[in-house]
Amino acid sequence: MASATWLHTFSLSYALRPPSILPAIFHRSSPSGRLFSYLSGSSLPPLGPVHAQAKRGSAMKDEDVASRDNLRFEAPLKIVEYPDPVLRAKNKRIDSFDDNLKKLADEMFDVMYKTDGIGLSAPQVGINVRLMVFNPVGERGEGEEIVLVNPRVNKYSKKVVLFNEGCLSFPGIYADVERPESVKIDAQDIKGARFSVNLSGLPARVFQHEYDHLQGVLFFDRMTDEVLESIRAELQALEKKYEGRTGLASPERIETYKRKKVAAGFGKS
Ligand SMILES: CSCC[C@H](NC=O)C(=O)N[C@@H](C)C(=O)N[C@@H](CO)C(=O)O
Ligand SMILES: [Fe+2]
Repeated sequence: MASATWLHTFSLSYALRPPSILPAIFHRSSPSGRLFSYLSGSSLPPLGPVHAQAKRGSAMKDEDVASRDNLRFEAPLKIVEYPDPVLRAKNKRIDSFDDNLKKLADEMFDVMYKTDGIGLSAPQVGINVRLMVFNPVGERGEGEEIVLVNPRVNKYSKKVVLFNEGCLSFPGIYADVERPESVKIDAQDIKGARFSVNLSGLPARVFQHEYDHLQGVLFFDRMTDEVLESIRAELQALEKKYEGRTGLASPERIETYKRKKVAAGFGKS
């Protein structure tokens, strides 16, 4: 995995590179070929209701930092499916940049590739910490493996684009989601080094999808009512599957789904 070295170089030099360089990385084949159709130039009106922005400048509390226990995992990791409450739980900041963290990121790449993913967040493998991995090419040994720890969004573009998104926690479900075309982010790499980077196109899409997971936001939270209706039966089937497997009532139901009032759209977070 080349992520740490790559990220460090990337963070220092990206601002000096022409903006086309990152998209060029992703003009390679993807497992489905679907990703070639990534739209980058929509002038569609804003569609989705949105919410859950991180609070900026709030004092950091001890309980917001992940403990050793919070970072404990067993390999191989398994993908957690909707409506498991772990997907809505608070994700803690990471302040131990040790071998365990590196192993966790490696295991996340393993399960991401095995399940045909292009990105994965820690809560999706049952670990409620602020860690994501992605490789928009989705093939081991191709593209770039990116690990982001404690990412924050500094700026969203005004321009938004639509994309038919899928989520590993909602197997087989795809639907249109509108998101800003580009984002400026601050994050730490696997060794804890801080950096800033601008992402656009597919990398920006995958980043935002995973960043939402770190905020407890799921892709259907950002769908229009019409789009949501088109996948309602599939969401209900997942809720039924969860109830059958756990013997518990589904912690959320699309039938009684209410968008959160804190909806704030994309903005500074
Ligand atoms: C477009 S952002 C999707 C990120 C997502 N990560 C975690 O849930 C993800 O990897 N979803 C997969 C279903 C996905 O998009 N896979 C690709 C490659 O197979 C696809 O085109 O379906
Ligand atoms: Fe997802």
